[in-house]
Amino acid sequence: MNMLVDGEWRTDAYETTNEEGEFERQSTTFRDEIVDDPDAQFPAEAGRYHLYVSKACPWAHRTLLVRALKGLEDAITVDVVDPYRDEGGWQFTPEKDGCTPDSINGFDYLREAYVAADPDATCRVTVPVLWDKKEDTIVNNESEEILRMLDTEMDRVADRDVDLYPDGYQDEIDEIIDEIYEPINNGVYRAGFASSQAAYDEAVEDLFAALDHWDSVLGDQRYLAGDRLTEADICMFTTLVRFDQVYHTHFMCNRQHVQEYDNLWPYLRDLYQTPSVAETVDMAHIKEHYYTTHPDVNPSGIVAAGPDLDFEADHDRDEMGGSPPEDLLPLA
Ligand SMILES: N[C@@H](CCC(=O)N[C@@H](CS)C(=O)NCC(=O)O)C(=O)O
Repeated sequence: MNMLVDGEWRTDAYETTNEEGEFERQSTTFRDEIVDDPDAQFPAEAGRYHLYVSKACPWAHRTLLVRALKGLEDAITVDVVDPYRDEGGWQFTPEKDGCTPDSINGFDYLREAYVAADPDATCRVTVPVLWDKKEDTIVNNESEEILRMLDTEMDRVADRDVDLYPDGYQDEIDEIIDEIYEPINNGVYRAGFASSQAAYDEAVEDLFAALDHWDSVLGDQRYLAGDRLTEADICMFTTLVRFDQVYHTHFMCNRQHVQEYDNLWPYLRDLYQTPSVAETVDMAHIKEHYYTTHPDVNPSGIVAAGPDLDFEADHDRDEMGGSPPEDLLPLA
């Protein structure tokens, strides 16, 4: 796979699986933080930060969701890369639907931003990237941390009063985010990129055991952490919304569709219908990216046609009690 080694782009630099055929996700490298303190290295300020995202990517999608839900659109700018990633890595192709130029640095490839931030960078070039327009550097490229920073540290500059990490729920939110990461969020990749039967079998077993578990939890409560929409739901949503159209077929997570689950499917529609969420979902980018970008998994690059899902269908989950944050509710 492609990555930067000492600031140079290499197309043969790392294997995605270990000797057992198990997918191994490399850890991210830029781990600084925005802090709501004027004396911090990266203080919370409207207009200072920028997100580089792919709308196909579930990790980047988390950051777009929290930006939209909190009303941070004016405070944080965004550029969108081409969903198709070739040997050059993520690229800016403004002529394509839903894509933008790099409006900050004018780069052609995202890897140039990584080298600008660290000329000796040795790392994968991933999205999302949180960029500081004042210091011309990368603050952070780990979605879970960016999500938390936007939610908590950037709260003061947000247009909406939406708290996705509320007091009294925080330990549980952290536990759920951890608990769903390996079997579900990363689990679909473990299944899809496995290069041995044993690694695939284990990933699929973990994945569906976890989905079965959360389906049952969601039979009794509206959201993962109870009666409030939280960061945990954001982390679950970006995997579930891609599941039936991509992971089920492309990554062979095909024991069951999400639409066959009694509670996960209405829960997914409930989240999708929460104000500001649907606008962040770009199914064309999602499908193009996965089916065309992994030649080892899908050599023909043919994009699978279905299934046709009605994310707008009624879900009745409002009858369970609990609700999205007040500031998100449409005015009566
Ligand atoms: N742990 C990172 C993972 C990000 C990640 O793996 N993004 C993928 C896209 S879905 C990527 O950019 N991959 C490019 C590569 O691995 O070269 C996060 O959560 O932000």
